[in-house]
Amino acid sequence: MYDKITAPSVGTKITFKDGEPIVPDDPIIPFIRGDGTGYDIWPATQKVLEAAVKTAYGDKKKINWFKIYAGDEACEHYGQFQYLPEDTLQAIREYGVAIKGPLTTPVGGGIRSLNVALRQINDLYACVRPCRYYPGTPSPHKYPERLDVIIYRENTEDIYLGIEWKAETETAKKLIDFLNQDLIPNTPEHGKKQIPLDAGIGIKPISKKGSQRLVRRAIKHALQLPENKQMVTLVHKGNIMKYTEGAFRDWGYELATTEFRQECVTERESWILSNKENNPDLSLEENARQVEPGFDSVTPQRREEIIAEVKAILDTLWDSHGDGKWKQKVMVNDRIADSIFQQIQTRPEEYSILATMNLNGDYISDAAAALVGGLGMGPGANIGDQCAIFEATHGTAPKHAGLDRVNPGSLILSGVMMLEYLGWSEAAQLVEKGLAGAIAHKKVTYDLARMMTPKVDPPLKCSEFAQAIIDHF
Ligand SMILES: NC(=O)C1=CN([C@@H]2O[C@H](COP(=O)(O)OP(=O)(O)OC[C@H]3O[C@@H](n4cnc5c(N)ncnc54)[C@H](OP(=O)(O)O)[C@@H]3O)[C@@H](O)[C@H]2O)C=CC1
Ligand SMILES: O=C(O)CCC(=O)C(=O)O
Ligand SMILES: [Mg+2]
Repeated sequence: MYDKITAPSVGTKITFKDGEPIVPDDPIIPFIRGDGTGYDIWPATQKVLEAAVKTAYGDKKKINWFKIYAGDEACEHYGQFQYLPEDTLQAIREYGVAIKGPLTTPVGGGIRSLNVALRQINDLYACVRPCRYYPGTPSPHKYPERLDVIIYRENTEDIYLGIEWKAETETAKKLIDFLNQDLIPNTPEHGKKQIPLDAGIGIKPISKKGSQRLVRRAIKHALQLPENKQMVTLVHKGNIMKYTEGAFRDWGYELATTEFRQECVTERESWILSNKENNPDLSLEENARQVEPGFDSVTPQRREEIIAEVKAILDTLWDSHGDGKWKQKVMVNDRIADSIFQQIQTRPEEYSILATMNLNGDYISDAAAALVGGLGMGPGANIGDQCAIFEATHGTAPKHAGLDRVNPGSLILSGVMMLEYLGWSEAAQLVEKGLAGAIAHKKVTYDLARMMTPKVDPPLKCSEFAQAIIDHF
C-alpha cells in the first residue's frame, strides 16, 4: 500500500532470477522526473522511448509508466524535507527496474546525495557508463571515434559511503585523538605522522566483496564483447592508497585468475607467455628480466621470487594459454588513475572496460563523456542483482533548468540501456539509429551546435531534438 502514489492499473511486474530480469511484454516501470533539467529531459526521453517501442513492436509490447517522486518534486508532493519518500523506495523495490532524471545535492552541508542513497539502498553495486562516439558529433578530441569504453564503477562504497565527520566537532576531535595517540604510533609504518587537529575526517572503505562483485560483472560483460574489445582495465591509485585502491587491484586480479582462469589472461602473464613463444629456449631468468623493470637492481631474494613466479605461470598456463591461445582470452590489466586520464586521450583504442572504484569512476565518466561530445551524450545504469536504475551521467545543470534547452541524449541513451536490459533490442536500436540520424543531419541541441563547424544556429530545443530522433527512426 502506498501513501500518495498509485501504480498503473494495467501492466505486470518485472521479476528477477539469478540476478537477471524476467521481463513481461507490459512491464510497469517507475520513473522519477528529477530536479533541474530533469523537468526538460524526462518528457523528451519518455516520448522517444514510447515511440520506439510502438514502432518496433506495435501493440505487442508496452511500458506502463509509474510516476514516483524524489528530490524537489517529492517535497512538493509529500511535504518539507521529504526528499526520498518511503513510497518511492517501496515502488522501486517492488518493480525492480526504474529510470530517473538527475537530483540535486548541495555542496558542504545539507542533505546527502539522493542519487547515491538510491544506489546504496538498492545495492546497485555496478554503475555502468558507456562512452562511445556517434558519427557527426562534434568533439574537442581529434579522433573521438577511437574512444569506445564502458566504465564499470563500484557504486556502494569508497568515500561515497558518506562516513565522515566535520572538522572541530566533538566526534572528529575524539577520533583524531584516538588515531594520533593510539593507532598511528602503534603502526610502525606510519612513523611520526599526526593528523592536524582541525581536520575533517572521511572514511574510505574498499572491501574484497565489493571490489570482486564489480570486477566479476565487468569481466562477464567483456566476455560478451567482440574479440578485440575483450579487455578489463583495473583503474586505481594503489601506489598511494595501498590498502584500499591497491587492494582493489589485487582483488581484481585474484578474481580474474581464479573464477575466470580459463577465460582471462593478465597483461603480465601475456608478456611471460609471449616471451617464451618468441624464443622457446629463453631461460626463466631472462624471461623474468624482460617482464620486470629493474630486475637487476632488486635483492637476490626478490629476483628468486620473480623467477619463481615466471616458472609457476609457464607451468600452470602454458597448455591452456600458451602458443598464442592467450590472445583469445579477456585481457586484464591495470593502470594508475592519473595515467588513465591521459591514456584515454592519447591511446583511446587500447581500452575497453574500465573497472574503477566509486570516486575514480565518477571523475573518469565525465571526462570520457567529454571526449565523445559532452555530458549531454553520457548515459548510465546502476545495476544490482535484484534491481536496476537507469540515469544519465550528468547532474541537474541548474542554470539550464526549465529552458527546454539541454541535450536529452544522455537520458535517452540511458533509456536505450534500459531497453537492452529488458531484452528489447529492436527498440533500443531504433533509438540509436534515430539519434545518430539526427546528429548526422545537424539537428542538435545547443551543446553540440556550438561545437559544430560551421556553428549550427539556431540549435534545436530539447523537445525538438526528441522529435528529430523519432523522425530519424
Ligand atoms: N546522478 C545525478 O543525479 C547527479 C547529480 N548531480 C548534481 O547535479 C547538481 C548540478 O551539478 P553540476 O556540477 O552543475 O553538474 P551537471 O552535470 O549538472 O552540469 C555541468 C555542466 O554539464 C553540462 N551539461 C549537463 N547536463 C547536460 C545536458 N543534458 N546537455 C548538455 N549539457 C549538459 C552543462 O555544461 P554547459 O553549461 O557548459 O553547457 C552543465 O552546466 C549538483 O547538485 C550535483 O550534485 C551531479 C551529477 C550526477
Ligand atoms: O549525487 C550527486 O549529486 C552526484 C553524483 C555524481 O556525480 C555521479 O554519480 O556521477
Ligand atoms: Mg558524477
